[in-house]
Amino acid sequence: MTAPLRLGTRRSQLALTQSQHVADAIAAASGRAVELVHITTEGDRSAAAITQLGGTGVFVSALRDALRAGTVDLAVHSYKDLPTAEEPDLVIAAVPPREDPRDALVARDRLTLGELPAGATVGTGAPRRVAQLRALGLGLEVVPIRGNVDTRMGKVTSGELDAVVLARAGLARLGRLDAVTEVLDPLQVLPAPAQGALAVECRSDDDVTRSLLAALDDAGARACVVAERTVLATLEAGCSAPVAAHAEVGEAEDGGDEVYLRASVTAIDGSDAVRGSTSGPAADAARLGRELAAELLDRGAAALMAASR
Ligand SMILES: NCc1[nH]cc(CCC(=O)O)c1CC(=O)O
Repeated sequence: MTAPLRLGTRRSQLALTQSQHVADAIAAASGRAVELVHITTEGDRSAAAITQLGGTGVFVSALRDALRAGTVDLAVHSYKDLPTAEEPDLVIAAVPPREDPRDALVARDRLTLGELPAGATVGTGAPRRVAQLRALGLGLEVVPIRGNVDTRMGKVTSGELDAVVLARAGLARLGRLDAVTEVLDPLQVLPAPAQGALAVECRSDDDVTRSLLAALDDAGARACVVAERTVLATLEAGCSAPVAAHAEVGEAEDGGDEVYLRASVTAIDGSDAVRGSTSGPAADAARLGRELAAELLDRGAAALMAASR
């Protein structure tokens, strides 16, 4: 009998749900059993703000350590939490089909953003969301929060906050879409690069696991993630920068796959933003990301990011 594949996962409910989803997909595609191995990361242990811990990379490094030590064969990450730097000994062997990447509002009394009164408190810790919410000019008071999805939503139920903004994808995976009062239009609040996508990672030299995972890969989702994350990497911005990017794939006139990419950089006080878009063949996703980032830099993105630090 072949030993089960060991899948390293964080213990949060979201991480466990995502990991079980990938485990089931591997089992369905290959017949290979998969067992979940729980790993505690620094980001789970500390109550400090993520930006103070050195970014969401703190969720990732313990999983990567376990991969390198050989105590697990694969790890499932929320793709948007991965630093853009490549790890030569590790590979993202699969990007499974992506969830809807948009942000979602969970507000009291089922209110939408436009219905929240001036001065209403909206919880979010992500500079990208803070900046874009302020840029709407609605007079909302953005309140920094962190914690898992349940903790954040609990602040609305308890009346501590009027609303929170979360990734719709996390709520979808947890079966909590019922709490969403508005899915935010990307023209107003553009999602984080790779939001809603998973990254399934293994060791580069582990050919057996790589080929099992290849069956889970979604070429369209991968092209979108490459385009969006190349924007982030080219801007030399991390997850704590007010950078947003969103790509979609569709059919081009010649019948091939086309990527349509939008990106923005917003001043943290919401006073200014640069936005742009481009499109081209999915095979050129990285080039599209580089070119759009270069355009944003030409139009002043660096100053906006510097003012946000
Ligand atoms: N930074 C935390 C994080 N990482 C991934 C998700 C949601 C799921 C996803 O985007 O894939 C969340 C929570 C949130 O932003 O609301």
